Amino acid sequence: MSDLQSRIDTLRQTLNQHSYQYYVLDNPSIPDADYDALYRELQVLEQQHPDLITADSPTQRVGAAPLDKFGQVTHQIAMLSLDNAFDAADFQAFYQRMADRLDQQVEFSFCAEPKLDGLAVSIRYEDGLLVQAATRGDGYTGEDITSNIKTIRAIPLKLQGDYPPVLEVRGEVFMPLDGFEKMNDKARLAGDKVFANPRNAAAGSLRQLDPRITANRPLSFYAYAVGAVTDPALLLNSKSHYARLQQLKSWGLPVCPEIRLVAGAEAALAYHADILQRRASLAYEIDGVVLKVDDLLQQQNLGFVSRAPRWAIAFKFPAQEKTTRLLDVEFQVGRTGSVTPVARLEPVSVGGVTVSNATLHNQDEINRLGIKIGDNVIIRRAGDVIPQIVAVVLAERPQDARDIVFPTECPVCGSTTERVEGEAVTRCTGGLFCGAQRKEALKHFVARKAMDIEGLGDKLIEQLVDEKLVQSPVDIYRLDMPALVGLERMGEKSAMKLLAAIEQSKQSSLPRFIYALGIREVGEATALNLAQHFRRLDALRAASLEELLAVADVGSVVAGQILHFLAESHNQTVIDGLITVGVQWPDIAEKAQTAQPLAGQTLVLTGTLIAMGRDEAKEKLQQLGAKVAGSVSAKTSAVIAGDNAGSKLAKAEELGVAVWTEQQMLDLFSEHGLR
Ligand SMILES: NC(=O)c1ccc[n+]([C@@H]2O[C@H](COP(=O)([O-])OP(=O)(O)OC[C@H]3O[C@@H](n4cnc5c(N)ncnc54)[C@H](O)[C@@H]3O)[C@@H](O)[C@H]2O)c1
Ligand SMILES: [Zn+2]
Repeated sequence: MSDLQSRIDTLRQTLNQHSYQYYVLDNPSIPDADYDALYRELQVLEQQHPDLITADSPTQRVGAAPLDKFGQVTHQIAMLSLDNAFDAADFQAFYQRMADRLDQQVEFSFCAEPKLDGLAVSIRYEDGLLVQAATRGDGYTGEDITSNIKTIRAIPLKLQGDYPPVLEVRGEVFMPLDGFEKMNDKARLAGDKVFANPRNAAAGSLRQLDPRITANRPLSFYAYAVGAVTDPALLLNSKSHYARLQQLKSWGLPVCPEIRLVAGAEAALAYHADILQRRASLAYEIDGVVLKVDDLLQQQNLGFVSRAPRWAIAFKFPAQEKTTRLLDVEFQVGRTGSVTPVARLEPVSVGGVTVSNATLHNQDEINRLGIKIGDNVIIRRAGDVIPQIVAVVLAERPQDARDIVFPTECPVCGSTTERVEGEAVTRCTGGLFCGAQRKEALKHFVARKAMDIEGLGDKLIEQLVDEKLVQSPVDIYRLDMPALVGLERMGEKSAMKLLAAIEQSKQSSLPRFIYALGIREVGEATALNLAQHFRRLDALRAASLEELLAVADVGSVVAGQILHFLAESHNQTVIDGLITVGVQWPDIAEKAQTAQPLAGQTLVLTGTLIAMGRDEAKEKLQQLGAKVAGSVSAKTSAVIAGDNAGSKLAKAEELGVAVWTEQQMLDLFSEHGLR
């Protein structure tokens, strides 16, 4: 066998294998761009040696035979594929071929349509009712997917208006991008199959034996052609493909709103450029535009080759999926301490942009992909979404591929990293100390419900950290006039005010202080419980797991976070530092623990309080054992109504819930030494 014949054989075999993966299993093993390149190579070889073309060559056929598990539908009119153009020259050649063939120098008008990336279906209406739907299959026989198609809301079960007795509509079933992302996110969490791209998701969702599965998938549909029709005269007297689509629309079928009628090659190229530029802002994925000669008579005269019409071309966009190699994995620490694996890739151009990094999300994603360093991977970059690794080409795994190992220490601050049971993320436990988390931790530290430093807003924190004036919360208490007035937009007066606020914040409370530390899982309520239980910070710092578990509302996750936090010596240094600079709080009286006159009661604060802010009132009510809720229900024990109380008060009266005045609340506080 000649080298040429053997290359052709190899190409056909490879292409058939990939087609099977793609069309039958909805699970491609290589990116479309790679497939297209092999296909192109075969096409060129066959063009140069037409004697070697065989009827079963992938270049002569459409799709793949239908799966046996579905009923079969014979298409009355074949459902063909489209020839491709990859650049303007390809398109010009297509244009010229048509002009030559028709031997006329007229300008062609095109119906210009986005090339939706989904799968083609044919839907048959009889007397206006949807009676059958099929996939393209091999172009002649498709799979019966009638029940599945009926679950797609965009597809009318009944036509409107003056429709013909029999009408076959052709169009694309696709999965809009937001639905696709949401579905994959959900699948990732549940450990279910994640689809590589919206096309596979659409095909995999539609080709289900159980239509209830299809019904739960976010599928949509646009019509773009007419198949068999009983009374073609009803399809307008017009001889325009574009006009036909308008007519389909009038019968209630959805047609893509981006479709335009354009005159001449130049306008067709401009349409391609325009849609390409807006590709990322469309709600669905497209892989090019389809340019169809609009005049139906010209279409008829041009006719078909074996697998595609001569009068249409798919002018493809740059591919959004490519193969490349995973060179290494680095770990980035986010503002909340999450440690994210970032893939370093051999740079590759995807959709016109060079991609050298992609996110790997977390350990679960790495397990799911079964990915190793050194692997050949398929990456996808669609729109503005960060590049993703969608699959590993296992067949090409090198001998020396290495496992990806999560660091046990934070790459930024060296603190231990930890993956909480049941959570996907691995986190740095450095908290206040970790440079990556510094700004967020400081914003939390100064917040109203924490140390409550007025005038120290997010912008100022960022400025202070960027200027290296503040690294840890302790540094806040070391700020002075010279440092502050040196800052942009900071006058002497506001600097003085800020210093006063910082000074004032030193008089804190133990619950606030514990909350301010920003221990994961320790919110306001938990901080309060901890403070009341241990009463002294030292006791909390020395607490064992058992002692922590004895605190109300503290389970093993929370206890674990507290122990982790306290086990880091630099967190201890921060706490000591804060005490050294003078942060303090009154002792929590023993009776606060015993005297809980409001235990078991749920209270709701409403209206404006005069004597104190709502947060302070809430904190005190909680100290007395109450739960403070945000809305009134039959379970509410009492509503405390300040000035101008509105709907909550009305609701309380309606439900017969007790109403207290602010003064009654203040009296209660005084009685228990809280004022
Ligand atoms: N990755 C792989 O392993 C693999 C294997 C086989 C095929 N493929 C890919 O499949 C494609 C070739 O397959 P093909 O023959 O199914 O079709 P095609 O995608 O090249 O073109 C025809 C199809 O385009 C679709 N289409 C979208 N919008 C349309 C519109 N407005 N008007 C008409 N048709 C529209 C229809 O589904 C139609 O069947 C290539 O892109 C190839 O890369 C990939
Ligand atoms: Zn860290």
